[in-house]
Amino acid sequence: MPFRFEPLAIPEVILVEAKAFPDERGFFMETFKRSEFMQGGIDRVFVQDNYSYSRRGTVRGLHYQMNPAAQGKLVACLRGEIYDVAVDLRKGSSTYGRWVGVVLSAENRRMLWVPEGFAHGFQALTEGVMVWYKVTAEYEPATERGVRWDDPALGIEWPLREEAIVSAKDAALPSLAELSETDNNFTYGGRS
Ligand SMILES: Cc1cn([C@H]2C[C@H](O)[C@@H](COP(=O)(O)OP(=O)(O)O[C@H]3O[C@H](C)C(=O)[C@H](O)[C@H]3O)O2)c(=O)[nH]c1=O
Repeated sequence: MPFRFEPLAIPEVILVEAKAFPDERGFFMETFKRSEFMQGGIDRVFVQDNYSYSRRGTVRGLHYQMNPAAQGKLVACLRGEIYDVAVDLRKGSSTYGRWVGVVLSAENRRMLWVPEGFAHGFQALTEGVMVWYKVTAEYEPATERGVRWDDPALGIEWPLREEAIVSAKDAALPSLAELSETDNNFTYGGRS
């Protein structure tokens, strides 16, 4: 089994580890295989890949696209280290408003599956972080929404909080409590 799938404290968010094949040249690893991911509970087709580069301290997020353009994301850190966070926004979920965070790095080669219905964000913990992630729906800016990275109601424990570099857009995002009906159409068990 070249992949290991580990549900986190919010079980729909899954840590994915892929088997590496090291040799004298370096290593090779598969990072996605539809048949294996289906067996691991991630029955999704990806339609877009994203790549971002971030200075140490950068926080990107917390972002999501609303239905019908909601995105599931398979996130990998190819250079450096990030603290990757998913927040449950599904109304009616027993874990609504709760978050999970994991360290993804070029060294640990871990990936994180963030399903539709969750906001996603990360903080770069080293200089020059390269993040590559696959998404299950194409970019639809009209459906893009977000929640403040530092919303006290979420209480996300960002490792480099004092050194956060945040875009003006992200700094102006609403808190979870301020999300209106038009900002969040995710429901638990609904089409996510
Ligand atoms: C997301 C996206 C953005 N863009 C354009 C729009 C802006 O002109 C520029 C930067 O976008 P933004 O500031 O939203 O980039 P991030 O802050 O890295 O956004 C991402 O941050 C967190 C980590 C996420 O999970 C989302 O994938 C995404 O929202 O790229 C595109 O052309 N296509 C896209 O799919």
